[in-house]
Amino acid sequence: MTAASPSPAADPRLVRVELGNRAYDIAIGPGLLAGIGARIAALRPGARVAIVTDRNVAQHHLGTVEASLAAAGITSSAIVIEPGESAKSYAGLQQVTEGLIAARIERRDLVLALGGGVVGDLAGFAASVVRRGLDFVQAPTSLLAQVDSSVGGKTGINSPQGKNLIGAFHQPVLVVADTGALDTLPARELRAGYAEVAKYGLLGDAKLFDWLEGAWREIVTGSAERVAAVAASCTAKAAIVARDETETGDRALLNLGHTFGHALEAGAGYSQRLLHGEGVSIGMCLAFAYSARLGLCSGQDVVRAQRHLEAVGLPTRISDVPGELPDTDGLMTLIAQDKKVSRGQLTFILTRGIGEAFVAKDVDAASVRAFLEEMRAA
Ligand SMILES: NC(=O)c1ccc[n+]([C@@H]2O[C@H](COP(=O)([O-])OP(=O)(O)OC[C@H]3O[C@@H](n4cnc5c(N)ncnc54)[C@H](O)[C@@H]3O)[C@@H](O)[C@H]2O)c1
Ligand SMILES: O=C(O)C(=O)C[C@@H](O)[C@H](O)[C@H](O)COP(=O)(O)O
Ligand SMILES: [Zn+2]
Repeated sequence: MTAASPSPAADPRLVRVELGNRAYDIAIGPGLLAGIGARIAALRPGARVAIVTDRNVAQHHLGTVEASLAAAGITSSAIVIEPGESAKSYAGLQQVTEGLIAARIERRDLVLALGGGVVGDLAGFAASVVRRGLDFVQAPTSLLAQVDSSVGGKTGINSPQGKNLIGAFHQPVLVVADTGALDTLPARELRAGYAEVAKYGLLGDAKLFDWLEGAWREIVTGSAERVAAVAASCTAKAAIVARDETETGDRALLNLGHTFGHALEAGAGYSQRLLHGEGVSIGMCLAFAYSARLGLCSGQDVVRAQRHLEAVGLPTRISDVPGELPDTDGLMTLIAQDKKVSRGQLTFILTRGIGEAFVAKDVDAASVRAFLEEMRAA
């Protein structure tokens, strides 16, 4: 990875998501939002653009995007939602869908999701249903969105009964990841996004994980390593999505840490108490520890994964979540709603070590319950 680290250059890195006639590019590099208008004009001449963003992102980046669209001769309008996970709700969906309809966005126009994973998931889902399907562009502005949520077409909102339970697969037609936009992202959000970067190493690429152990500071503080980490993450995700777009098999590997993490997020009320990436960090540590419990993975790898995430400043234990959580049965009820459940049986992403995750079906719920009960006290 060290040799592959690029220096920030005017030319963006390009990663292609190979999905036949729905293939698209991910452009990665600093300063790309200033040129997004020209890219969209070239992709879809004559289209109008409805920008969906949140109040925080609007404050820092909406002006740049509006100016770029105007300079390219594109008419745009903006729908600004409240920041935070609670916007991925029925009410948030109503605000965006009604906003798109009121703006008379037509089928040949475009929705532009400018923001983190919340904006991307919500705007993408709204695009998938308004007028039975509008195309959309992802302009991810958080680290998490640049390395994960803007790619692969999972869109949706949360239910009180579980995370992302209402949604659709709807691929973007273009992703523009301006790594310079991350300079305005709060440090806690950067760290949370980093959990999904570490995920790619932990699930399938031990060499990437080795590199991350040395390079994480530069990735978090922002330098050439950051562009390299975004590109490596998108390359890893694009390959998995291309071979299993709708998660009938391998794509579930991207869910490492998420069965536990999503239950904790829902248990914390989708609030600032636990960000998605933080839940994933705790969930990945639990998935490694549970794998070791089953004799699948060495204790050394459990410690190595946990130490790395702790070094970055991420939570790694259930007890790191501030405030009350549901009891163990309550968490098991949330886990039972996981989308990977099949014929009532739990599916977990377990591991044989760093970079060796696999999909485990028919996991014994009683053993997970006993493990969780113990981990709550750890
Ligand atoms: N669809 C997928 O494949 C996928 C993958 C991973 C995560 N997700 C979802 O993504 C969501 C989490 O995304 P997130 O971590 O980006 O959270 P987020 O969208 O809430 O953004 C994090 C915070 O940072 C702010 N922000 C974003 N970009 C900023 C910038 N450049 N400058 C200043 N502030 C900025 C936002 O306003 C928000 O307050 C969760 O809902 C998760 O379920 C989806
Ligand atoms: O793209 C995927 O596939 C993922 O699982 C990526 C995850 O990081 C992401 O959080 C995703 O939204 C989780 O999907 P879900 O199907 O478990 O809701
Ligand atoms: Zn995730």
